[in-house]
Amino acid sequence: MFNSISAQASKLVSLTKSKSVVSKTKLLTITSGKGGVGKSTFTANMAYLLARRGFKVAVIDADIGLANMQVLFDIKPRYSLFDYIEGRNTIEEVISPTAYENISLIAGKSGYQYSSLKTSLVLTRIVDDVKSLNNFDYIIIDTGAGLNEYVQEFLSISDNILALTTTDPSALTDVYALIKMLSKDKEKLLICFNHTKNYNIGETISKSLVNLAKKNRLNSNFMVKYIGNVSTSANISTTSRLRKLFVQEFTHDEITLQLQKIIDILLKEIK
Ligand SMILES: Nc1ncnc2c1ncn2[C@@H]1O[C@H](COP(=O)(O)OP(=O)(O)OP(=O)(O)O)[C@@H](O)[C@H]1O
Repeated sequence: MFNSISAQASKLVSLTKSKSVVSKTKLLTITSGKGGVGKSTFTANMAYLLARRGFKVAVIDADIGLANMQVLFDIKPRYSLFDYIEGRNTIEEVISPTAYENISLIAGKSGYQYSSLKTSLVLTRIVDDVKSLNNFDYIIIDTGAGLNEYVQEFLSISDNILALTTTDPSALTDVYALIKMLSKDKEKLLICFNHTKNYNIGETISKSLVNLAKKNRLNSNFMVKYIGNVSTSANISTTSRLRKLFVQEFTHDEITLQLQKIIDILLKEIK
């Protein structure tokens, strides 16, 4: 089994090397250091708001081994990302439509063991292939938590990286580790706070992170840009439990307006 996966991986890697993709599709990678900060919920709701603005969005659930995007979109996809990786299905086949207009999902698979593909560029290849279809305005990648090699591979191919964090000290420590890593070869990190009690706290903490980076003499050309804050709301988890999207159910809620503001900034920032 692993041998055949490796063979498939090598084939994909060699294809990757020979390909240069020209596409209208822009890539946004959403990451967090710590798990459970609300990344998947945020991604699904952002995808919905972008789609409502007329953009065609493909969401890739890259939370290896812990796929929950299909639950948020309330679909049972026939195929997952791994059916493509393992060569059983084409890229078109693993892109599942959702009940939401303009949103497609490349689903993950819970419990998937990914160790045999560790050092390959298979993930890069998947993104390139979705771009090549030229069907989407945006690909949004929901990475898993942490900074493992899969997350690093997605970060390495994206110039638009958004870190979602809470104000929890361990989440902030992880975000700082991300800043340190990205400052070596990226230009910018967008940062957004979730689950906050005080709407202004995100901006204040972002400034502290930037000051810490200066103090530690991280690359001065690297920019950390604060793009907004999403407050805590009990209705977010309630709607997720009901497998509905908050922003669709609560169109005029303060949280939806906060997310709309974030989209306004994102659209200007994404290259
Ligand atoms: N702003 C918010 N206010 C209240 N609850 C929230 C908020 N954002 C997310 N949640 C809830 O927090 C929980 C974790 O969210 P989610 O699963 O999206 O996190 P995650 O970062 O993707 O987790 P993982 O790292 O495990 O994939 C869910 O119950 C979700 O409904």
